[in-house]
Amino acid sequence: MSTTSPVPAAVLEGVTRTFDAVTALDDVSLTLEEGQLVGMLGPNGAGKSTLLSLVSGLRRPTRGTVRLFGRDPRDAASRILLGTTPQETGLPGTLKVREVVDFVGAHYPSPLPTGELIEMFGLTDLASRQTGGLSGGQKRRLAVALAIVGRPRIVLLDEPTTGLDVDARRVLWEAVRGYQASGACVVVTSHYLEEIEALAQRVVVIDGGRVLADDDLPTILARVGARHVRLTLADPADETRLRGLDGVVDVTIADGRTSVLTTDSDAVVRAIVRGDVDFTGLEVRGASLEEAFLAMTGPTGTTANGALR
Ligand SMILES: Nc1ncnc2c1ncn2[C@@H]1O[C@H](COP(=O)(O)OP(=O)(O)OP(=O)(O)O)[C@@H](O)[C@H]1O
Repeated sequence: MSTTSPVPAAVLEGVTRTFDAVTALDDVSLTLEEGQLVGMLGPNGAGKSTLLSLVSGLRRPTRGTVRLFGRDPRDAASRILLGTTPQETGLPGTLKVREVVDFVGAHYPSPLPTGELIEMFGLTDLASRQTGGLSGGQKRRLAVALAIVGRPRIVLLDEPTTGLDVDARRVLWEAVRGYQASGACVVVTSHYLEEIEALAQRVVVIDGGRVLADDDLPTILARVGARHVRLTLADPADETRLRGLDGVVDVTIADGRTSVLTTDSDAVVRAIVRGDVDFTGLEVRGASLEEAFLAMTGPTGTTANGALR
């Protein structure tokens, strides 16, 4: 693995981007270094694509600054170090896979060898196929291969595995990891925790145009380990005692069932039992990613020792 470059691959400082009344990004500051595999996680409309479009120079920020290798992302000198694949892919349908890779590679001073690249992405058997005859998943793999053909030092992949089956997704993850191991910065956006878990070393969680969390993968996974503890309370007044527990983010009641969203379900269950709360029908289940986001911003640590008040 190469050492980190003294100039970061990309730097965003106080970046806001609005579209009329919509604030797609809201005062975001972020530094992306070479050698990092960064997962950008967030629900629909979080601002992920907008962030990538600013880094790649497709859009300008409304406020703040974006630098790509220390320069304006619109400068040709910085863009030559960048590889991207858009969410929707347009490939010339009559060209063969090998021809497209050769063609795009020819625009760069030192492209990856075509045979090596199509092998990395599991496309060797399709090298002589016209791209118009590829399946959606095969096109997607080719698009990601094209993003790295020029040996970019930063690669932005917006939802690269959308539409891929499990095997194709693994091939793509493997290829992306292999490329990043050469020392590049790779940024992958996804809605899926599983994808981020498989790929990323650093995770940036974004929602509502803001960075909610930016940390290494184990730390983020611990934070998004939110769960629901569901139960029917014999005395509904016990709900207020549940709210005061350490790690509890939210308590909701529907159809007589109380649902406690918590970052520490074990502690909640222990406290309920120790506190002699009368209940029936206890269930513990994983929270959705959106609930996990809430867990990241919700109040935690308000009560010591997980004791019931
Ligand atoms: N060209 C545009 N015109 C108007 N609004 C836009 C435009 N591009 C993005 N937005 C809005 O900005 C917000 C952020 O969108 P963005 O596409 O960056 O989110 P995202 O996290 O990439 O979502 P997805 O996961 O669905 O791709 C959304 O509210 C979106 O509707």
